[in-house]
Amino acid sequence: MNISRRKLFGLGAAGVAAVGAGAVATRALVVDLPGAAHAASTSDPVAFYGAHQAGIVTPAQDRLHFVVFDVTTDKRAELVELLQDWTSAAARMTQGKDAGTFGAVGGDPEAPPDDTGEALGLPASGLTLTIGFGASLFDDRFGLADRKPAALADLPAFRGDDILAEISGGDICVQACAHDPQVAVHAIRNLARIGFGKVSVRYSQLGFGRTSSTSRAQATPRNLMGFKDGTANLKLEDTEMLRDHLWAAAGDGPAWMDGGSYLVTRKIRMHIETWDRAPLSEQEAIFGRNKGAGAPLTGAAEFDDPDFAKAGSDGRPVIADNSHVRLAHPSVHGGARLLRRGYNFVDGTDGLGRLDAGLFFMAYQRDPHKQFVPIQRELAAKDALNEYIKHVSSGLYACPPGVTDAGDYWGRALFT
Ligand SMILES: C=CC1=C(C)c2cc3[nH]c(cc4nc(cc5[nH]c(cc1n2)c(C)c5CCC(=O)O)C(CCC(=O)O)=C4C)c(C)c3C=C
Ligand SMILES: [Fe+2]
Repeated sequence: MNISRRKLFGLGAAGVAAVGAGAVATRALVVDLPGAAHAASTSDPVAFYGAHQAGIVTPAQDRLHFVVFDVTTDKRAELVELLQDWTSAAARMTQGKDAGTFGAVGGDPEAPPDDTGEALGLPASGLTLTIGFGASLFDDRFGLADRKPAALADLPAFRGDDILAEISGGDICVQACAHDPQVAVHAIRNLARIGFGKVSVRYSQLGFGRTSSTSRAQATPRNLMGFKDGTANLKLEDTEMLRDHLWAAAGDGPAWMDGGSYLVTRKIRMHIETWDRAPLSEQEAIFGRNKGAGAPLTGAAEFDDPDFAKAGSDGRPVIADNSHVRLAHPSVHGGARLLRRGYNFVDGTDGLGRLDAGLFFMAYQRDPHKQFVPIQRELAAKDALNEYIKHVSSGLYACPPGVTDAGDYWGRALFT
């Protein structure tokens, strides 16, 4: 059924009835609204086709459903067919259409629908779907061993890690971001449905309240510790820095990754109740920024540069040596930067009366071993924030370049 959910929405009850009664005639009236690279409103679609995958520099949407699949078929042809099927469903859903061509209500009543239906009537909501391949996909099952990028080498164990294998790693990840949680969940659910018999869900994570801006047009949001998060992030307007720090380039690794990027995920549990009993001055010293404006402790406004050399009247640095922003700053890591794109999470309570909450940290980069690893090593060793957090899951995925047109599919260059 070639009808966008947004059009269906706009038709109202009478229009919906007409679609049901005479779908073929009505379909002819529907004009596709191609997605813009960056949607103008929170209901609009974001373009699916392009040189890079959407969902990386796309201004961060408010909601996340992140899923990791393990491939259960051992047949390469079935995996390729799945990637093709997923790509066409993703191209449709990101434009506000049903996952399949018949849709939730347009198919054979005796067959399961090719869309699950919970997004009927909802607009595209800025949905982006971004795929990544984990190191385990490059074992001996699919003949991909010689195509594995060196950048997918395992992340080292970091001091203080408490990583759970069952919510880490995995063969294929898909990041669904949207302004409506139902749209993000619908997209992942339909990919899982399409993958039945070929993949199984290893784990998935819901997120809300983006914790980063990825565009200067966006206000900086706050994380669950109450601090502005994403101030000093890489932003889509920083074209030259994106070239240097975000996109894999020719010669970096296998050619199939040119124009792609590497995603590191870390589920970071916060000891929220302990944090809430820490004095404001201690909270601010931990980050090296004030809680109100998000300004560095040496400045007045959010985007002022921190002055790490400045000492207070006691002769000690105003921004402490063990503060988060000092330890993560590019000046400490040979200029290394990340495009952070994380989300808050609350997975209920933990049975001990504590919120099971924190940050689902996600960061894209050109080479995780030159960017995430040295930064995290420094943070794990010295960050004052460590008293209040614990890393419980970890993932590293190679996100290929974008799908260029309807004849292309996710990861085509990897398999051809
Ligand atoms: C290894 C990378 C990082 C992890 C893990 C990480 C965890 C983490 N961060 C916050 C909150 C803030 N982080 C801020 C800045 C910041 N963080 C990282 C990297 C990691 N953070 C970088 C590279 C930076 C930018 C440093 C700079 O250039 O100044 C900030 C300050 C505001 C901002 O610039 O975003 C906050 C706040 C939490 C709560 C957390 C784990 C739970
Ligand atoms: Fe941080």
